[in-house]
Amino acid sequence: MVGKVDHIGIAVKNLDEALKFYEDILGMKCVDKEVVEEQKVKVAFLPIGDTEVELLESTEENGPIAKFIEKKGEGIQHIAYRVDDIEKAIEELKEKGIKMIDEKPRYGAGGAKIAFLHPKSTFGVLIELCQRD
Ligand SMILES: C[C@@H](C(=O)O)C(=O)SCCNC(=O)CCNC(=O)[C@H](O)C(C)(C)COP(=O)(O)OP(=O)(O)OC[C@H]1O[C@@H](n2cnc3c(N)ncnc32)[C@H](O)[C@@H]1OP(=O)(O)O
Ligand SMILES: [Co+2]
Repeated sequence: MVGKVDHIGIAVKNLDEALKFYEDILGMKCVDKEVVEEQKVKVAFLPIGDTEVELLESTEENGPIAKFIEKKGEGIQHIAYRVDDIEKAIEELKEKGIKMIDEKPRYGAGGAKIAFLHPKSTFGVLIELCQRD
């Protein structure tokens, strides 16, 4: 059902401060920055090998990233797997009794179609499905 790791989502308090570490110290390069209103986040993408790191800063106090940092601190918040047909993947997962946070695809950064699986159904990892055409 899933292919490669599309990206690894990392929650940070301050995107620009985090970017200094990833770019100036680790030598990675930010290729894209975007505000995704629906998710209440500002994101930056840094490709690494065949995948990418997605740094996420919350734009609102009640957003998922703000809540995550409040409860768990900064760190890995989700892992995103690439799928070819997200609607089909969602249907299959639902049929198999997996709890979906999103039962319909939502807008993801860069125009991707995304949907999250609930961590209670995935052995504790917030999983994002991601389709890019
Ligand atoms: C821009 C886009 C893109 O790539 O294009 C993105 O990535 S947007 C990325 C940001 N957007 C999202 O994350 C959207 C999907 N996320 C959500 O809907 C939410 O954050 C939930 C995952 C449902 C958690 O919601 P909330 O914090 O209100 O619930 P909660 O604290 O009661 O959490 C319920 C249980 O899930 C656990 N839990 C919460 N967040 C977790 C996470 N990131 N990874 C693993 N477990 C997690 C909690 O510890 C708790 O377990 P216990 O009950 O055992 O304590
Ligand atoms: Co993501």
